[in-house]
Amino acid sequence: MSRILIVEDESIIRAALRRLLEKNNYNIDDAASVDEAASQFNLDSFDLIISDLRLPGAPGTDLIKLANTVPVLIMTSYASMKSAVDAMKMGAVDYIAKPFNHEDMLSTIASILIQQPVEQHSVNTESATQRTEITGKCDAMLSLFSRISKVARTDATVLVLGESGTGKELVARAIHEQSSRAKAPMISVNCAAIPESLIESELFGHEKGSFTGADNSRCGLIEAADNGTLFLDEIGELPLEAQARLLRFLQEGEIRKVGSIQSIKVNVRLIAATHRNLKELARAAQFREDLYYRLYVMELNMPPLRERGQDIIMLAERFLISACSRMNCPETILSDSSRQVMLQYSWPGNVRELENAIERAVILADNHFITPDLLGLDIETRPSLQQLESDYIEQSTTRETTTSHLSKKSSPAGLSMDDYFQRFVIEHQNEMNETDLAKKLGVSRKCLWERRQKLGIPKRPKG
Ligand SMILES: Nc1ncnc2c1ncn2[C@@H]1O[C@H](COP(=O)(O)OP(=O)(O)OP(=O)(O)O)[C@@H](O)[C@H]1O
Repeated sequence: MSRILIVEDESIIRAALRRLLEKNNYNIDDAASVDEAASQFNLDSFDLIISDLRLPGAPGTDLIKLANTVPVLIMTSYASMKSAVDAMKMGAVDYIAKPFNHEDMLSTIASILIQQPVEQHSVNTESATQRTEITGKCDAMLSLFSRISKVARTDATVLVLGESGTGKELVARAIHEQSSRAKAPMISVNCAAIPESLIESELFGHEKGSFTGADNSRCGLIEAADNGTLFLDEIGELPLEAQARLLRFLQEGEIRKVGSIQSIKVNVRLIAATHRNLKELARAAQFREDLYYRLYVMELNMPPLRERGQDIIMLAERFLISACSRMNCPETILSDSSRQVMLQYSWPGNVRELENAIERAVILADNHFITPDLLGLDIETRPSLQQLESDYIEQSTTRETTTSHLSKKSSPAGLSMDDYFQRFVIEHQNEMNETDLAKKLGVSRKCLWERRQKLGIPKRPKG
C-alpha cells in the first residue's frame, strides 16, 4: 500500500483529502506545515507528498529538497500558471489547482505513483532527476500505466505498438526505471537509423578483421546493456539475418560477435517497439514468424494522441510550461480557440507534433496568448466550419424572419455538419464564387468540390 503524506494547513481540506485517499486504499499521514512534516516524519519513507503551496511558515515547495527523491505534488489555490511554473521549475512532480475534483486528484496520484521506480528510495539523486514522466489521465493511459507497473516487475520481453510519436520510447524507459534493472543502463537502438550492413555488428559486436574496416574487435550494444535493458525501436526494420541472431539471443541468452566462434552469456531484457503491423510483415515473409511470437509475450498498445481527449490539453500545458521556462519567456497561456483547435486536430505526428507545435508557438508569440495561428497546424477546417456553424445558429435564432428558402420549421440547432454545409452552400452560392465559399467554410476548394459530390449539391447554373 503506497504511503502518502498530506501537508495542508486548512484542517477541513486536510481531513477531506485524508478520507478520500484512505477510502482508496492509501496509507495516509498528515501535517499542517513544512516544519511539522519534517520534524514528525521521515520524509524519505513516503511514496508521495501532497502539499499545499502556501502554508504558514515555509512554502510547500521547500519539501522538494527536504524529501530528496520522494515526488512532491503541489496544490495551489491560485490556478495561475506562474505558481505552477515556479513549482515545476523547483522540481515538483506535478501540480493540481484547488478546488480539485476527486477524480482529478486520484488520477494524478495514480499516474505519479505508477511512474516511480520500484526501489525508489535507494536510487541516487541523479537517476531520480532523470525519472521519466508520462503525462496522461485518460482511461487508455491509466490502463497503460497499470500494465507498465505489472510488466516492470517481470523480465518478460515487451512489444510496444503505436504510431510514431506516441511515446513508445518513453514507455520503454518507464518500464526500465521501474524494474529491478533500473541501476544498469538502458540502451536504445533505432533499427531504422543504422545501415543494414552495420546493424549486426552494432548489436552483437565484431572481431578484428571480420569484415573490411573492422580494424579492432568491438563489443556490441547488447553486451553494453548487460544486466540492463535493450530497447529496439522500429524492430520491423531489422534485416532478416539480424533477426535470426536476435532470435538466438532471446532463446539462449547468448550472443556471438560477428566473426567469432565463441558465444558470450548476457543478461539483457528486451523491449521492442514498432509502428508497423508485425503480423502482416511476417505473413509477407519480411519478418520472422518465430521471432514475432518470441516478442509477443507482452504487448502494450499506445493510444494515438487524437484519442486521448483532455490529455491533449494537459500535455500542451505541460509543454508550454517547460518551453516557457527553457526559453525564459513570460507566463503564456492557451487561448480558448487554441484549445478547441487542438482537441479537433488529428495529430498525425502525435505527442511529438504537439511538443513541436507548442515550442513553435512560444517562439512566435507576441503576447501572453497562444492563438491557433501560432500553432501552425495543418488544419483542414473542422474548427472553422464548426465555428461558422455556431455563428450561423446564433444568427439564425436572432433573425427568425430571414429564413429565405429554408424551411422555417427545421431548427438550425438540430443540423448535422453535412446539413449545415449543404445549407450554407445553397444559401450563399449566388453571391459567392467557389473560392470565397471554400474560404468562408474554412475548407480547400478541393474539399468543397468533394463535398458537393458527396452531398449532391448542384452548382448554381451559370449566367
Ligand atoms: N505521455 C507523454 N507525456 C509526456 N511526454 C510525452 C508523452 N508521450 C510522448 N512524449 C514526448 O513526445 C516525444 C516523442 O516520444 P517518443 O520518442 O517516446 O515516441 P515514439 O513513439 O517512440 O516515437 P517514434 O516511433 O517516432 O520513435 C518525446 O519528446 C517524448 O518525451
